[in-house]
Amino acid sequence: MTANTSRSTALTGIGTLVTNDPTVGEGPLGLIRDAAVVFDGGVVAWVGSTDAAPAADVGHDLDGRAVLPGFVESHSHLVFGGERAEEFAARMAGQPYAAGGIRNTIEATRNATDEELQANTRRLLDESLRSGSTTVECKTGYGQTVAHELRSTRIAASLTDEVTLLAAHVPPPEYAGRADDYVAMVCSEMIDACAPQAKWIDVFCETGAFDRDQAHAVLTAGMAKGLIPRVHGNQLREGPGVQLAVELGAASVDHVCYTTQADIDALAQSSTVATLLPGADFSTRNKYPDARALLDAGVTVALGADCNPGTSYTTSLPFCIAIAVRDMHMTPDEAIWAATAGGARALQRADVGVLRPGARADALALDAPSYLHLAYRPGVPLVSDVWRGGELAWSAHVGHEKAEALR
Ligand SMILES: N=CN[C@@H](CCC(=O)O)C(=O)O
Ligand SMILES: [Zn+2]
Repeated sequence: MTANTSRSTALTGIGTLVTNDPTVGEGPLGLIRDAAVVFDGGVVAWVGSTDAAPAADVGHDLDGRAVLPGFVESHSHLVFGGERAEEFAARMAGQPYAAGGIRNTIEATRNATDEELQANTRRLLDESLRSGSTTVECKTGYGQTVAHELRSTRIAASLTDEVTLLAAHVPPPEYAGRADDYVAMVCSEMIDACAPQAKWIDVFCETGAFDRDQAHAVLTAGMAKGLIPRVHGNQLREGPGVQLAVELGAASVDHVCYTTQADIDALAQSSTVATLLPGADFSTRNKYPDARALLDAGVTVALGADCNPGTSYTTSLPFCIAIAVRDMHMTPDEAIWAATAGGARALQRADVGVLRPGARADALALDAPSYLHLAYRPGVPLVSDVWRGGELAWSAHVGHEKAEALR
C-alpha cells in the first residue's frame, strides 16, 4: 500500500460548476452554482456547494469563475512532419480538399527524425492542454510503412494511452493504384507489428482513400488483434462509412458531414458515437454535419478538434464549441457536453469528461463566470487554469508547465 503523498486540493468560490452528472446538479450538465470541488489522490473526492466544502490541504478561491471537466479530445493526428499552409491558401482560393494532400505529409513525416516527431507531438499536446484538453487521443497515419507506423505508435504511446492505428489513411505513393495490396499488408504485417502499442484501429472510408470492403478488412483485422474500431466516414460525400461503423460496433464514426436518414436512424439505434469535427469543415469550407438532426434523433454526439496539418490545424476545442453553436445549431449546453462527456463516450471512458467522486481530477477554470462564454466569446483564451490528476498542469497566471504523458 503506497502512502498517499499527494495533497488534497479544494477549489471553492466556483461561480458555475459543470459536473456532467445530473444526479448532483441541475440539468444534463449537472450544474452547481457557488460550488466547490475537492481533489485527492488524483481523483475527485467531493463536489457540492462552497459552504458545505470539507477541509483540504490546499485551497484555491476561484472568485466566481466557472469550472468544467477537462476537455476530452477523441480525434487528433499529432504525429507528423511538415505543414500544408500553401494547400490551405489554395483551398481558400477555390481548390477543393482531396485526400491526396495527405501524401505530402507522408513524405515529410518519413523524412523527420524520431526527435522531431516526438517534439512536434509534445508541442501540440502542450498547446491543447493550454486550451483545456486533458485527455487526448492520438492517431498514426502519416508513416504507412511498418517501420514508420511502428515509430508513430511508439511516439504516441509515450504521451497518451489513447493510441489509434490509422495505417489505412490513404494508399501511400508506392502503392498508388494498388490499394488492395496495401490493405493486405496493413491487415497482416502492419497490424501484427503495431497492435501491441495501440488501443484503436481506424480507417479513412472515402473516395480516394479506402472503399467499404477495404475498410471492413482493415477494421476486422484490427479487431482480431484486440483493437477497437473507429471510422473516418462520410466526410466529403454520402458513403458507406456510417453504416460500416454501426455494423461493426465502432466506438465512433467521425466527420459525418453527409448523412442519409438511414444513416441517422442506424446511429440512433446504436452505441456508436458521431464525432463532429467542425475545425476540419471550417478549414476546408466543407458542409458542416447536420448536428441538429443527429441530436434530435437521439444520436450521441462528440466534438473533436481533429488537429492535423491538412484539414484542421487547430487543437482548440473552445474554437470548435463556438462553431458548433453558431453554425451547427447545437445549444451551448450540448456543445459543452459533446466536448467533455461526449468525447469520453467516444473513447469509451467513464473516468473523464465528468466531475463526480471517483472520476479523474481533470478540470479547467475559465476567466469567466459561466461556460456559456466559450461560445459567447469566440477566439478569446478564456481557459485560465488546467488540472490533470488533481495537479495544476497549466495556469495562465503562473506560466505553463510541460505536458508530461497524458495518462
Ligand atoms: N480525412 C482524413 N484525415 C484527416 C485529414 C488528413 C490530412 O488531410 O492530412 C481528417 O480527419 O481530417
Ligand atoms: Zn481525422
